[in-house]
Amino acid sequence: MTASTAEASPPARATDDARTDADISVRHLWKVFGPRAERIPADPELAALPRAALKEKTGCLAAVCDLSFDVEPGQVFVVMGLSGSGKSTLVRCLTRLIEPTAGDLLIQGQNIRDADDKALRELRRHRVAMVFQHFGLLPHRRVIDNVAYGLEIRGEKKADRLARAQDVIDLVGLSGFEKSLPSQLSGGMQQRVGLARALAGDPGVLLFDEPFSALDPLIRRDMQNEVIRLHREVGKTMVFITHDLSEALKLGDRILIMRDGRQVQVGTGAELVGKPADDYVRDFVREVPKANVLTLRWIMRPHRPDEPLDGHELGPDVLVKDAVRAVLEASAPVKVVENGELIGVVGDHEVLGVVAQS
Ligand SMILES: Nc1ncnc2c1ncn2[C@@H]1O[C@H](COP(=O)(O)OP(=O)(O)OP(=O)(O)O)[C@@H](O)[C@H]1O
Repeated sequence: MTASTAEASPPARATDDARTDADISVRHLWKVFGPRAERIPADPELAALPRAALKEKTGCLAAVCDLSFDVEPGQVFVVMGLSGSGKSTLVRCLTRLIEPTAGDLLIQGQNIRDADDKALRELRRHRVAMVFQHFGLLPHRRVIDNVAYGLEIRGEKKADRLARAQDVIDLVGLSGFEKSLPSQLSGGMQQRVGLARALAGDPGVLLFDEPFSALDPLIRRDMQNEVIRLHREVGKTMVFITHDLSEALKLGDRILIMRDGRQVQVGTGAELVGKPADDYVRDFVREVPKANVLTLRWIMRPHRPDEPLDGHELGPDVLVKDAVRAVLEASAPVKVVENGELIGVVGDHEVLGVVAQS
């Protein structure tokens, strides 16, 4: 859940098949709005056109263009981009609330593009839950009934669903508000109800569509911490949509950056900051305090034979900000050790190089 997790997830290659062992596996996914949309992904010349040129030539709008990525079980995968980049369309395509135009899509190994109505209902009721920006609560139902609503639709017995609803209400910190109506709660608390409702059905995957953008900054920070805590406690796979880079870096194990429907880069926070794919990403991450995101793995260098090796030892995934003091106070370079093996060293020069950019 931290941006420091420099785990090496294999990037999706154009020739890859969708993976059955990922929780979500997407290959060459397209959503085109407009007349005869299917011809766009099928025609390499049209498919390669930038969004504006395609619109002018065909009258079609390519909201999602040729996306390929995998979300591993238990991972928090953030989709980030400016308004209009296609984030909401993408997340709705995952459960076919919006029908994709082309591409492969597997959720927990199941081919979603081929799923019939019954399979889609099962998917949406049992396996994938969504948390929306505008909460989507039923105004005349009490908190506990809102939370239990999905279980009611599934046909679960009243006593069972109320017991389960109470458990998740406690989990999200809303104990005591079971009988309140949504209008009696603050925005942050209403979104906790949204979270509880999504968790009630014990889905494997949670999709969040800009859930905190209507909240003021302090409540928003609380809710981000709440998601981090819940993720630690329940360990669900999460796809989180945001247009806020600091939110993406805080929550995302991996982050997909979208622009005009296309994928610009997929990687850990450290990869985006340490190795931006192009000027667009470089611009995005320019203001990020690098020491908070980069780990020692990113700044270590080989040990020189003339250097003493009696300094401190730290792991490669320690954030630079957490190592500054140890490095600057030591007379010898800090050793970066992984699985008992020296993989590099970090001295004042490396650390100060990052801190100076922060
Ligand atoms: N039903 C539709 N018909 C035509 N165009 C659409 C439709 N839905 C979305 N679009 C267009 O697709 C593009 C992507 O929209 P989308 O809402 O997915 O972006 P977004 O990144 O989620 O933006 P925001 O952060 O503002 O919600 C936009 O240009 C939008 O106008």
